[in-house]
Amino acid sequence: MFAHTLPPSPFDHGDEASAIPPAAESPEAPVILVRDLSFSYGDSLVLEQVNLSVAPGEFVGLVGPNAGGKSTLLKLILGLLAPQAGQIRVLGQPPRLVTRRIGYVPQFPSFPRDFPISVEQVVAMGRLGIGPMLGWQRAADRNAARRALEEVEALDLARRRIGTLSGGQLQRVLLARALAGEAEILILDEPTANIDQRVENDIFDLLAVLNRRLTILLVSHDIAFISDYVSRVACLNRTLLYHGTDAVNAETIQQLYGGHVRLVAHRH
Ligand SMILES: Nc1ncnc2c1ncn2[C@@H]1O[C@H](COP(=O)(O)OP(=O)(O)OP(=O)(O)O)[C@@H](O)[C@H]1O
Repeated sequence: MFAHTLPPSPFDHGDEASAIPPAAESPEAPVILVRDLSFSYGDSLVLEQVNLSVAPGEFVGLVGPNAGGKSTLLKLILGLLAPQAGQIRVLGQPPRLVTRRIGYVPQFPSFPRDFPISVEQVVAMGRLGIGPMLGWQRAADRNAARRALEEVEALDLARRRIGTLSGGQLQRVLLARALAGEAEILILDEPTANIDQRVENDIFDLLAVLNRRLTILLVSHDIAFISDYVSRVACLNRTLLYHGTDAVNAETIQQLYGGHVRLVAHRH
């Protein structure tokens, strides 16, 4: 695959020499493996000794207080940042070698909303770097974009200008962009932060369907809501405080948020 031919990055030296063997991919091997990971911005330690393993087919919800390091952990798993200590493997490889196989839905769209571009073109951006660079609007890319839009039930939006979409429609389109490549994993950062609850339910119903073929790691601020959908919740506040398979309990919340948040029953 194209991505495997990239030259080594200067960031990868520590990681390449890691203790984790270059795992042969087996159906049971962890899709995401984070081991003893620490990360600082300058003097500010944001992640400390984080360990996390995500198995194929899981839907893991990552929750935690503001500034707890959730987005930073995602960026490390995506290969956008390099670990200063510890290791990360995605599909058995250092993250930068498998970027094509990770679909990412960022917290905020990474393009201006008034950019004069159609939905179909935005989704086709998810194909950039795939295959020979013969122009970014090849028929194969257009077809993949349309298939992805169909999968998120948004094909009717294909010709709309991106700036005319509602928050929920935009999230579907960003999801389609993440799917348009060769995604085997979906990583989402607060995908429903700015949309109303009915639409939020629709997006999560869609994620539940996508989870039949994709492993999902999703950051959320709303433990109660996501606990109806995810197979597991991981709580991050600089270090991972909890990553069990049981329901999150009041003690976990107390530990995580210092008692400022209650776990409440969530009604749809
Ligand atoms: N590029 C950066 N340079 C310096 N500090 C940063 C940078 N990005 C994030 N930080 C800091 O790192 C800490 C963790 O930020 P991060 O965005 O990972 O947390 P988060 O859990 O995603 O927060 P939120 O829930 O508010 O989005 C914060 O204190 C933040 O200010």
